[in-house]
Amino acid sequence: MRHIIFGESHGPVIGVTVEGVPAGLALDLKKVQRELDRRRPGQDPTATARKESDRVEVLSGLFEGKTTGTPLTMIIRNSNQHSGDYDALRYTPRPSHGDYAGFIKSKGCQDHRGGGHFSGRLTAPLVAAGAVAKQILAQKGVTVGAHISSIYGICDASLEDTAELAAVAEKAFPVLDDAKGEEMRQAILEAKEELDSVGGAIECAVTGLPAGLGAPDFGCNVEGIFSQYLFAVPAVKGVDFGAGVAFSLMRGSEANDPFAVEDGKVVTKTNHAGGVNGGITNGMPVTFEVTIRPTPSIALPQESVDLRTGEEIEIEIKGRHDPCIVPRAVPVIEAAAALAACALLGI
Ligand SMILES: Cc1cc2nc3c(=O)[nH]c(=O)nc-3n(C[C@H](O)[C@H](O)[C@H](O)COP(=O)(O)O)c2cc1C
Ligand SMILES: C=C(O[C@@H]1CC(C(=O)O)=C[C@@H](OP(=O)(O)O)[C@H]1O)C(=O)O
Repeated sequence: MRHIIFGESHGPVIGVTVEGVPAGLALDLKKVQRELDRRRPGQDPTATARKESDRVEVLSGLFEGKTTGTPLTMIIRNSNQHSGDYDALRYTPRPSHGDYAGFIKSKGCQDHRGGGHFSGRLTAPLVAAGAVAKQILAQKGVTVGAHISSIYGICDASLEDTAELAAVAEKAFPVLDDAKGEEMRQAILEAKEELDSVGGAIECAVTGLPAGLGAPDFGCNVEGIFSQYLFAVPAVKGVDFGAGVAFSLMRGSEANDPFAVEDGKVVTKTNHAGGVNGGITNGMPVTFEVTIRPTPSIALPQESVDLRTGEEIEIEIKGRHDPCIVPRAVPVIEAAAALAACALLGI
């Protein structure tokens, strides 16, 4: 499948066209909507106050409840734009958002309102596409789940069993340990109070992928394929598989995953490799952690440049922003992973 995301945060609609969806899938739109509801803005003081209903509408590729195999287009209408918040920022880019890079790339013709096509809002259609991918994967016994693994240094409980992630998906604040989740929420609210933002990390697991998918080579390896989808999510600044950066502190005797046989199947007793050896799946869950940067739009004064005059100036960003992106990004990371898993399966 290939997908193309279109629209701008303050334009009339945002949406996605997914090409190559297998024909005959009885698409459950309630499940698509449920995924969108998990990501929807305006639901908690730890998130942006922009209120959107994020109702999915299918324009093509679905007939009598089943996919036709032709391009599937889904849209979401924008309704709660405060475009005036961005007037003063048109020629004075926000540090670390896509404003300056987008200005250059679009030759000054970009839609600057709300970050335009660079807005985190464009992850809503990604979630819709991912929800379709999840339904295809479910038929093959493949599941995708994630949780907030840390926010500003406050860590969730470690994931012992990937089956725990199904319950996490039902939570408003998707952590394994709710007490830790409350500490994280307080850290977000504290940063918000101080006109600042915080980042963190999300751990994701894809279970049920058979051993033998992928290849060691450029363009075909499992880590590379997942990373390409994950780095397309705005604010993702790192992806590491299995034990990831912790490998640098281990000896081989600790890092290696011993083989064993369970119910006649070769498994590993630990999964430090994150389900991938030699760029190929080994049949264990593919696990990875994604690092999410602190939200670039903070209310504290910041240094910028007036692109018309070349003068250095101080800016103050108005408007409604996520003081932390991590909680709302959990279903987004799952969606990106589901699309990557489909690519790996040749769907
Ligand atoms: C779900 C989600 C919500 C986001 N919310 C905001 C926000 O409210 N304010 C903001 O400045 N950036 C937000 N971002 C991040 C920006 O979109 C992102 O940092 C920007 O496009 C630049 O991309 P980069 O960080 O990958 O370089 C959000 C991202 C996601 C995934
Ligand atoms: C609307 C969403 O998030 C937006 C992501 C975002 C950004 O710069 O990425 C900036 C804000 O946009 P606005 O200023 O229009 O409120 C967030 O609210 C959403 O995720 O649905």
